[in-house]
Amino acid sequence: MATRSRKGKKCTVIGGCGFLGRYIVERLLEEGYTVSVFDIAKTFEDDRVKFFVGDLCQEKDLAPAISDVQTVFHCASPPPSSDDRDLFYRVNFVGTKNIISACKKAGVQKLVLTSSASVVYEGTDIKNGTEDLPYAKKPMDYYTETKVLQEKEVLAANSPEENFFTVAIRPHGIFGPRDRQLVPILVDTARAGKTKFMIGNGENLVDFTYVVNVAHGHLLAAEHLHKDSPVCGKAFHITNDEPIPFWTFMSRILEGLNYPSPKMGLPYLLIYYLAAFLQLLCLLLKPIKEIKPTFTPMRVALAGTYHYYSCQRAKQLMGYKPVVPLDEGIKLTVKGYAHLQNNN
Ligand SMILES: NC(=O)C1=CN([C@@H]2O[C@H](COP(=O)(O)OP(=O)(O)OC[C@H]3O[C@@H](n4cnc5c(N)ncnc54)[C@H](OP(=O)(O)O)[C@@H]3O)[C@@H](O)[C@H]2O)C=CC1
Ligand SMILES: CC(C)CCC[C@@H](C)[C@H]1CC[C@H]2C3=C(CC[C@]12C)[C@@]1(C)CCC(=O)[C@@H](C)[C@@H]1CC3
Repeated sequence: MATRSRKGKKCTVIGGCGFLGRYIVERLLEEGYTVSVFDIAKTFEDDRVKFFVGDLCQEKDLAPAISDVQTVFHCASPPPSSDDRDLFYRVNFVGTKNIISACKKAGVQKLVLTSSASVVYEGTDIKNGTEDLPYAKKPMDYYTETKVLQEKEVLAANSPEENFFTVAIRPHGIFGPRDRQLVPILVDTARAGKTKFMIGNGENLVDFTYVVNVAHGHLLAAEHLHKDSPVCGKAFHITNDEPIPFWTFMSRILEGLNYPSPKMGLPYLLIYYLAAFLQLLCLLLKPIKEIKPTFTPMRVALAGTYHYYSCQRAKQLMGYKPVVPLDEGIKLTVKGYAHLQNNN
């Protein structure tokens, strides 16, 4: 009993130096867990945390970091803005299979994967989508394609007979202080004068999820992951449960940082096909010059379509509810990015 209870509060966060991962670490520490972090780079100091620096593409690197722990959280991924297909495949698919194998060898009982709500998204409207929607047959980008592969592997690995339980958390549009994708890219886009217009009519509702709520959902999943639990082997949307028009959210952030927000809309399909043409042009020019377009077809689709998800399953089976309301999350985020404020 002592061994199990001692191991019971020990966990490792793979990708724990990243945006979401560090919030999961902080939440675990608040809840009294003994926390280790495995990441390809150490980006912060905390005497309470044991750090292991390594590459999850090398299974041998993982073993020391997950020895004698009960729960592993896997939230590592290359950034979606990367266009390195091989990297996505190696980290998100092969790397995840390494983690499953290493966990089973080490006797880890619980694996909580950070998946993505985009695994069911194909660029068309999704309104209050449930987890029963089929996986995207034509994922819009390679990041999403490898997130689908990753989630399938983790959920299929759920094995009560081996005392190994898995679950996938599907967040959408995570935002908050220390984010490295959403706000920094939005500010760069504004500074380049590319936010004068919105894409579409500005009415499309989207889920943006404050990062502390996503971390909370991960811990709830871990706590409900045990033999005979209905949580095992399932995916769960974790959102703020407050879908908001995409451009209303963007405008709240922009205006909060003293940037002008878009007032006029451009036809969605026109911008989408223009983005698709630009993507093809950049592909053709790549041998000569690498150009990374701001408005990729995926980003245009995200900006111009409805895509929000039901988290009813998480509410019913895990007792989930957001701990930080959307409005408060936006205020905290704007405050956390004062250094990116427009001073012109
Ligand atoms: N941000 C969002 O809106 C959403 C994110 N997600 C998912 O949430 C998870 C976390 O995302 P987020 O926090 O934004 O991402 P971050 O890039 O901030 O964090 C990912 C972490 O994983 C690390 N990592 C990458 N490759 C490896 C590797 N081979 N071995 C070990 N560590 C590695 C990264 O290191 P380094 O930075 O050095 O590469 C980074 O520290 C991801 O799985 C993502 O797919 C899902 C839905 C929405
Ligand atoms: C068009 C805008 C002016 C561009 C600035 C904002 C974008 C950088 C973000 C808006 C929606 C965000 C988003 C993601 C990344 C950053 C944005 C495109 C994800 C693709 C991150 C990874 C995921 O798993 C998806 C669910 C996210 C969807 C929303």
